Amino acid sequence: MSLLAVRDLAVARGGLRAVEGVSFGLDPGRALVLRGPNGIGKTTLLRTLAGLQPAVAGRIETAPEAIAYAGHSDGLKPALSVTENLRFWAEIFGGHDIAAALEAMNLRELASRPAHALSAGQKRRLGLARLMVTGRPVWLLDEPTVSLDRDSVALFAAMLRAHLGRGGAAVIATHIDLGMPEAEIIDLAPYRATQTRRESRPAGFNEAFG
Ligand SMILES: Nc1ncnc2c1ncn2[C@@H]1O[C@H](COP(=O)(O)OP(=O)(O)OP(=O)(O)O)[C@@H](O)[C@H]1O
Repeated sequence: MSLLAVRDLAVARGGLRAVEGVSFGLDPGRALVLRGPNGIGKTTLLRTLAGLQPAVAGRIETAPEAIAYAGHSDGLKPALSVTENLRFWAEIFGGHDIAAALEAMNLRELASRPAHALSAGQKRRLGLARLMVTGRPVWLLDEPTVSLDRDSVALFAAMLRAHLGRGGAAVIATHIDLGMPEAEIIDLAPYRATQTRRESRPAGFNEAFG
């Protein structure tokens, strides 16, 4: 059974359709890489899948509380240490062990450092380690390797493979090769919306991006 199924989906940003007619299914153990030129709508599609904004057409089927989203901002609490950040998220998502997450992204030596005193790549490693403590099966990742050095990209790829090996799944927007030939690739360019009409926004919808 698919962990995530998308049927004929259309998404919009700034009131304009970005892509439309997107369909795919994501089974346990599978990774899907979103490709396409800047501005095609990869971030918008991921945010829609994450439930952060409504779809303008089509259907998204997934189990409640299946999704963990890692966007451009790492969502860290700057005054809390690396360990405290992970504990905070573990508590929110139901108490998953943080030791494996510290290990996976090589954060042990930084465990007591406040998040505000981490470098950009270290912050990104912590933001990615957070995914592990959510215990959620579907990871939605927007440019996860930004700021990561080569070793950290390899750590991230290993963490992702382990997640898939446990029956998880992932949708990843990335311009780089993650060295995962087993991942399926969808190029969004052919799905660029042809209609340029302005989509109405639901009442109370906040266009601000996090
Ligand atoms: N703040 C904004 N208000 C209105 N439209 C925006 C805003 N930010 C981006 N857009 C437009 O929304 C469309 C989709 O952008 P999106 O960020 O989803 O693309 P992307 O494929 O993730 O791009 P990139 O590869 O550059 O990260 C683009 O045409 C973009 O110009």
